[in-house]
Amino acid sequence: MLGTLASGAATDIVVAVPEALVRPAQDMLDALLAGDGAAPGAHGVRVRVVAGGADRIDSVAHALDAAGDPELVLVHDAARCLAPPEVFVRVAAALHSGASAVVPVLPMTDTVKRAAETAPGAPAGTRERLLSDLDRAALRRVQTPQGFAASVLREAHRLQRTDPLPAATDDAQLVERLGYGVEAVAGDERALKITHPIDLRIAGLHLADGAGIRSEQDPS
Ligand SMILES: C[C@](O)(CO)[C@H](O)COP(=O)(O)O
Repeated sequence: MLGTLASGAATDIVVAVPEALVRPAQDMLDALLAGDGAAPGAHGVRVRVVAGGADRIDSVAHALDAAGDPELVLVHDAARCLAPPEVFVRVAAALHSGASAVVPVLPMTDTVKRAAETAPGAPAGTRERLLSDLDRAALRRVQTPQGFAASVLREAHRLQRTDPLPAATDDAQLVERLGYGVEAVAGDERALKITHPIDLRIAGLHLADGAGIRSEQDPS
């Protein structure tokens, strides 16, 4: 949230949370936005909290329903809470230049293989057989915020409602199947998805450096 506000890229923010947290989250965010102690970039920004859905895609759909009639939409993971302002700025700039869908990406640093079946003779679930090597130079790690022309994202979610892509893990996949090109801009290691306990420790190091608030261009 702080990175979003500091970027100046959003004027209207909709946050999807579990239903029981709608009121407390709204109160907390109102306090973040109010008065002299307001977060940097908070001035003039409206933040509304809505109940999320059963899964990520459903929660985005709920937030989109509550978003009024914007021209452009950025979809961000709360788990990528330290995404720095410049990532929001890069995604928004690509949208303003005419892209319909934009995602921030990072290169792969590991070798990646496709796992297809249990290795011969091994009990199920113990050792997998790896079937093919993937060219890591052609692969990207995808982050958020992901940006879309609102009409495109709405069309993608309408189709998802009637003909779900069950394995979809982000909004870009929903848009790709409509035939829209998805463009990439540079992501940032600080926009890590906090998934494992070790990620919290890494996030702590980034936080100590001011991540999520300060950009690299303005380390003051
Ligand atoms: C959208 C995303 O962050 C891109 O990497 C990711 O797919 C979200 O995955 P999650 O399992 O919903 O956290």
